[in-house]
Amino acid sequence: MEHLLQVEHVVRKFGGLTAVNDVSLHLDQHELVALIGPNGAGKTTLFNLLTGMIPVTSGKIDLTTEQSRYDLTRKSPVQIAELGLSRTFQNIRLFKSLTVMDNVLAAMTNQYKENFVTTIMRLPGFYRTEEEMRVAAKQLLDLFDLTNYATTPADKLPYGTQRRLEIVRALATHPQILFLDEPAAGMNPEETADLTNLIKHVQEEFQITVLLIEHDMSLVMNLAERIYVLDQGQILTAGPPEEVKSNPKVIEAYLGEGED
Ligand SMILES: Nc1ncnc2c1ncn2[C@@H]1O[C@H](COP(=O)(O)OP(=O)(O)OP(=O)(O)O)[C@@H](O)[C@H]1O
Repeated sequence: MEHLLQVEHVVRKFGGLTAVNDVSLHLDQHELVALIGPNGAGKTTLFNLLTGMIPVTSGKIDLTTEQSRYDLTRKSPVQIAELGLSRTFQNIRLFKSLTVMDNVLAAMTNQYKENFVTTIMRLPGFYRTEEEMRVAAKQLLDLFDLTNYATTPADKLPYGTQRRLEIVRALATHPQILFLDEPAAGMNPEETADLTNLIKHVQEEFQITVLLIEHDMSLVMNLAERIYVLDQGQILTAGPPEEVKSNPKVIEAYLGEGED
């Protein structure tokens, strides 16, 4: 069977530095997969390649849906977002002065404009009126326990709450694949535990595929069905959490380096 996302022999060079070096991996529908590795391993670069923010030096990235197969290396970030790939960033990127609600609506509005054809054809999974957008935004805010912050400017939110809002914004575009770049960064253990449950819930509720970069091993081990370990731009190993955790190469390269 075809994989939903197939990455084959992808290379990304920055001058003399090979940040991503012959990486092959795949994602299937409704999977929750983690990408881990030491600082500088190439994880964010790989996310940037998958979402079209930077071009590959070589290699292939294919998305196969029920409708068609798409070569993502030839698509712009907007086209890739339209195909249902959405992401959050390591450094939070919210509209700081806009309220929480307006941040979510803005994410939906982008989709509204970009999917004009879908709007006209009244295809499912889409907000047809502003009222529908507001209802959907409220539901998302509720799910993420952000309702009380709806009228608060984003930059007035506690850091962990801003991270939750970033995920809401990414979800507001109805992704089929959600890339989360260090969603628990800066969170305390309680917030991290809540976020772990929330990500699992969202993945099941929305029936989406999630690929997450995370340094917090409790989150990764509790959540991921499979883990890819990246080291110096290359996949060191891949497998279920129990297998990866006890792999001596991983312990040496990553887990052995102590708390991040
Ligand atoms: N735009 C760029 N120009 C030059 N070098 C870059 C660029 N982006 C990333 N790199 C380099 O590529 C390598 C991989 O970086 P990347 O940020 O992908 O690692 P990472 O695994 O996400 O690290 P971290 O866990 O610290 O976020 C690093 O050596 C980094 O300095």
